[in-house]
Amino acid sequence: MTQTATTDAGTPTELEPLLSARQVTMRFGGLVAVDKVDFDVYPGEIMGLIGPNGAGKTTFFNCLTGLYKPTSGRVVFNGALLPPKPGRVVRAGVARTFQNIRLFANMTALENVMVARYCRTSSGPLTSIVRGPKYRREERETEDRATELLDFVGLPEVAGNLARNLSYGDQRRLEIARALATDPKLLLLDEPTAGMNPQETRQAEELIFKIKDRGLAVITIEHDMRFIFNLCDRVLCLVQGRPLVLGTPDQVQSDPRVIEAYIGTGAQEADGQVGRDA
Ligand SMILES: Nc1ncnc2c1ncn2[C@@H]1O[C@H](COP(=O)(O)OP(=O)(O)OP(=O)(O)O)[C@@H](O)[C@H]1O
Repeated sequence: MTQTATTDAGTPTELEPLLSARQVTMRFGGLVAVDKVDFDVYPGEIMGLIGPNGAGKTTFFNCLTGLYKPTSGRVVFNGALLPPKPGRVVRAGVARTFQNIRLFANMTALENVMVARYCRTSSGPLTSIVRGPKYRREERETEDRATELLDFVGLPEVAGNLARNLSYGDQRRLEIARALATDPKLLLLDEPTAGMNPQETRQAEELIFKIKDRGLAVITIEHDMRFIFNLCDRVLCLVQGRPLVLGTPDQVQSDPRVIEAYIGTGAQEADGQVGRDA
């Protein structure tokens, strides 16, 4: 299997990339989980990241969000090197959700979103203790913004419900609202439809299109190939940490190397399968 060929098909070349990864490599001891990956994402673009289990998708995400410092290579976001700490990456304008939902289970939906918003408020510990006019104004603004975001993701009815009592699909949408509360330019979604039924998956797809319409760039990891190929402007397929194919959904889903990587069989035999159930 050839594992190096990539193309720049579908790249919006008239724009500067919002994020550029160059030769990003992440090793764990002797294991090379991500191997010299080059990757650009443009403003307003939805990028898909696919690959079989263990291909390095989440590790690559972690390199783009400051959770891991790549062993080598570099990531430039919005014209500057990505800061080495997750909190600073968030303030720079990159937000993410996780494969395993990470909400504050015993806080309400509204509180979960408000907590994320505090990275954009200026009240320090003293103002919070004194609770003066500035603090009260910021609290009101934070609550208004959180309410608006719950509305945006389709959860206006559950603002006062504890996160742990929400349905699985609603918890995933709440995670997206929480990520949006940090005012990102780039949103990374790690398996946003995992565990969702087909109707919830369609709603998630619509929500991501709405996010794109607000001008954000989105990178999403997903195993549901129908979702990926419907949604994304471009798709990168990783295999064993290496970029295998980068291109438009049409190019990627018909590429025999992608079919082979997923199915592990001859391309003729597996033709068409990637689009259904990889
Ligand atoms: N913290 C870690 N320490 C050691 N090895 C790791 C670590 N994280 C990931 N790996 C290994 O790196 C490789 C890539 O894992 P990663 O989770 O990034 O793949 P993935 O494509 O996201 O897989 P999946 O689709 O199953 O979530 C795997 O072999 C995994 O076992």
